[in-house]
Amino acid sequence: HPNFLPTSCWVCVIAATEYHLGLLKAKLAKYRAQLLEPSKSPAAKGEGFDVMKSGDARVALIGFPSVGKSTFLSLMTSTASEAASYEFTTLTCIPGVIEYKGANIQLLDLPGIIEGAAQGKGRGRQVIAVARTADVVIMMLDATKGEVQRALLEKELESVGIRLNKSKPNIYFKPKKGGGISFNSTVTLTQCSEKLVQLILHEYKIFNAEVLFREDCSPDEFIDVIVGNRVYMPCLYVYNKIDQISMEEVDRLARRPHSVVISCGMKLNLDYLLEKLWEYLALTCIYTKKRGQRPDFTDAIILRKGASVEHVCHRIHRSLASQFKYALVWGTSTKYSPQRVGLTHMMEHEDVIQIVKK
Ligand SMILES: Nc1nc2c(ncn2[C@@H]2O[C@H](COP(=O)(O)OP(=O)(O)OP(=O)(O)O)[C@@H](O)[C@H]2O)c(=O)[nH]1
Ligand SMILES: [K+]
Ligand SMILES: [Mg+2]
Repeated sequence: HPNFLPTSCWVCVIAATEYHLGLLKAKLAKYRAQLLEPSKSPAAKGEGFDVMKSGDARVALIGFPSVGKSTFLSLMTSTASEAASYEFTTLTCIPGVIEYKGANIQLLDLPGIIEGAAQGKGRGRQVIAVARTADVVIMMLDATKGEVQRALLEKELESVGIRLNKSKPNIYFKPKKGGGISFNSTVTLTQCSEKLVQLILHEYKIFNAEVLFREDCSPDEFIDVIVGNRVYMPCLYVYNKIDQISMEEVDRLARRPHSVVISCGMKLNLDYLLEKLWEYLALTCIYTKKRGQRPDFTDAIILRKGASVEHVCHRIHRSLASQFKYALVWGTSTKYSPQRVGLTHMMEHEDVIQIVKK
């Protein structure tokens, strides 16, 4: 409504409420960030929590106490982690390794966390700090306990800036020295408007910036972009102990998005979980080939997404990049097969590479 008279028009009342909520959320996010910033206790670090990153990827096991995290680690890796029927059996971070399709996946068993973890309840803060460093989170849930645990844990992780199974909002945002706020969008926006964006920015004391929405984002998503330091992480919800529930219930849980049902006790569906985990890790496997020979498909080089030819070189030999002349690549990353490429060429899953030295 052009005149924006809240009391006389329903559209305006709703719009005003929307603005109010948007502002309120911006404020809340700001206070929460202030609250979480200083790590209060000096004991927040250490105590077995800073485990070295190793292998090709890292997976963190997050869940309430006694859902079966340690049982799972002991089953999937050659590391034994104590499991027992009482809560908080595990008190530190216990690393193990899953070997799968030629990759070494570091699996971290962690203490159980409960509501209020983000505020430092139990070892919540340390556990969440480790979760932030993972490539994928496995949220382990007790299939007999209902959905409350899942929602509570999601809330805990959300509150510290971890975004599960979401991609970074497609918003271009650049603070400027002057010139006010320039706002544009390439799509129709149903949740944000120029006015709301301006109000939110003012709340963060930003008066000069360039904003371009390339996606129909919510005020929360816009706030995430302003605040930055969010981590966007794939998460698998793993319902354990399905040996304790009905077939109907198993069926219902298995159909939930991003969910896998298992029983560590009866070793049920663990292969499928590994397959899913591999999919969520989305690692890039590269095969090497020597001149005049067939590619070696038995020994893949495993890299994270977004790896370049230079990354491949470093993996083969430390000094290879400095002797590099060019590479021939076959696969989906090139227009022709083979294509001659340089060090900055981005590799894709299952590409074959032949490196030519100077
Ligand atoms: N019925 C059933 N029990 C299981 C299953 N998996 C684990 N348990 C039992 O659940 C209890 C807790 O297992 P843990 O592995 O210690 O659980 P945790 O999540 O590591 O617990 P904390 O370290 O205390 O947070 C143990 O008594 C396990 O034997 C399962 O698939 N089915
Ligand atoms: K336990
Ligand atoms: Mg445990």
